[in-house]
Amino acid sequence: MSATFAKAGSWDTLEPKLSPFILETLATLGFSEMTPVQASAIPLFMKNKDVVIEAVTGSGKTLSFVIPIIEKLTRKKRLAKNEIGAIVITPTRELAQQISSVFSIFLKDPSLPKHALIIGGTTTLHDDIAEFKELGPDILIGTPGRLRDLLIGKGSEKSVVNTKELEILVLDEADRLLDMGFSQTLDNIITHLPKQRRTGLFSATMTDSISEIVRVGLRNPVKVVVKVEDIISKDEQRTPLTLDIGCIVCEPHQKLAQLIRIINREKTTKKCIVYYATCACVDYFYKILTKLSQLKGISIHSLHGKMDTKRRTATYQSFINLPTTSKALLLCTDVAARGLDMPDVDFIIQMDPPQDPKVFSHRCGRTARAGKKGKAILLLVKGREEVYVDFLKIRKIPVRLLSYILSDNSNTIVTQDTIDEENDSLLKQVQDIVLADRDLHDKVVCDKHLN
Ligand SMILES: Nc1ncnc2c1ncn2[C@@H]1O[C@H](COP(=O)(O)OP(=O)(O)OP(=O)(O)O)[C@@H](O)[C@H]1O
Repeated sequence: MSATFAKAGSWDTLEPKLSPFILETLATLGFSEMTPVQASAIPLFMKNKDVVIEAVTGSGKTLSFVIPIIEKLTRKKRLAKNEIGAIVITPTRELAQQISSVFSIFLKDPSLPKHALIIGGTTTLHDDIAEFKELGPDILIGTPGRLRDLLIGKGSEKSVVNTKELEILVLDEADRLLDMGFSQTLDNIITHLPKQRRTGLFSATMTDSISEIVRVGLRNPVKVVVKVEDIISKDEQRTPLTLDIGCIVCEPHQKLAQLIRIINREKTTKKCIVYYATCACVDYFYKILTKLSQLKGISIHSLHGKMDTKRRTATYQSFINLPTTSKALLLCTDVAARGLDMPDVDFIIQMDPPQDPKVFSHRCGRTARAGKKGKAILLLVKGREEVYVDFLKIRKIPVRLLSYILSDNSNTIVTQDTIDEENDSLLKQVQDIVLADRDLHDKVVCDKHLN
């Protein structure tokens, strides 16, 4: 995959200058230049401005706050063991884990600030407090509920965290945090923190819903919108230029056949993410797809919010750590739509349009990251296609309506008859799988894709 990342100057042009250990780490990562969002956000943060940053998926927002946090805390006097200097809040555990691993790359030397992951799930609040006391982290990265409990205390568990030296608060995927109903929890956290701090909100899709958090949590923020412009049409767009988005229109009962066709015909595809609307759909289709002869040899994984945390982490880790040579599918809900930076994902399939239109660009944005190429396909039910495509275009998301000749590397024209034949044989297999599995048989879910 070729990378055509927009570059915005070398790191050593930043003022104030970055510490040598940060520059060395960036060089080790092979990041010779900043991305536009990094070139805009880092100096603002370093000059003590509050920021609201909106930039397309995969444009490098994470380092736009990770670097200023590390830089600021390294320059500061050493914090006491119970004091913290920065907090990063994310809507999901996976995203918090990912951000924590980015901090780990920079903070290897024991003399540097320490960071801790506060996400609950596998640990109790009591465990987190004990770990905090032992490690004395300077940076906390976590999800809202457990972070609030650790910072403020809950029931008989009293907080041991001193926030008076806090320098930076970051809300990553800020609009999602609010959409998920964390507004009260965030208010509790914000009012508990010192006013003399810098706050940054980051997302690829800012909405009006963030205005309340801006009002209570930020002071004269600088808003930065990093735009992407198509070089040929000069049109502004809200998705990466390297992302090719298509849409296939079919009957509900043809969706499964379409999915198999896309997966099998896209010979170059390595890792593909398939989005479903509900956790039940993911479970159901995981059972079906893992047994279909057409997908033999493809490593299939599933991820959704109703899985227990251990399984969720294990699935996620095994998907991202797969060797680049394997072809793999991740079936998931929107729990994996935002922020996750999964290497080598080059194809996204959306079995249904998301309920929240903003999610569309986040789902697609799991591919075509950092200037690499990627494809995304949405399956739409006949009759709604034009409205939906117009709707995306209004939101500056360029979509092509694809015909059945879809991505056919062998250049064979796929006709309606071929589709019907493939579909019949598939449905027969699905019926057999369902009949042989009592569990599946009892669950008449997701049948809109099958009947
Ligand atoms: N300056 C750089 N040069 C090259 N690659 C970079 C640079 N900065 C970040 N990257 C890489 O780009 C990818 C996307 O970065 P990141 O995850 O921060 O995107 P994002 O803007 O937060 O996306 P999303 O909106 O989906 O959360 C990562 O793999 C990251 O390592």
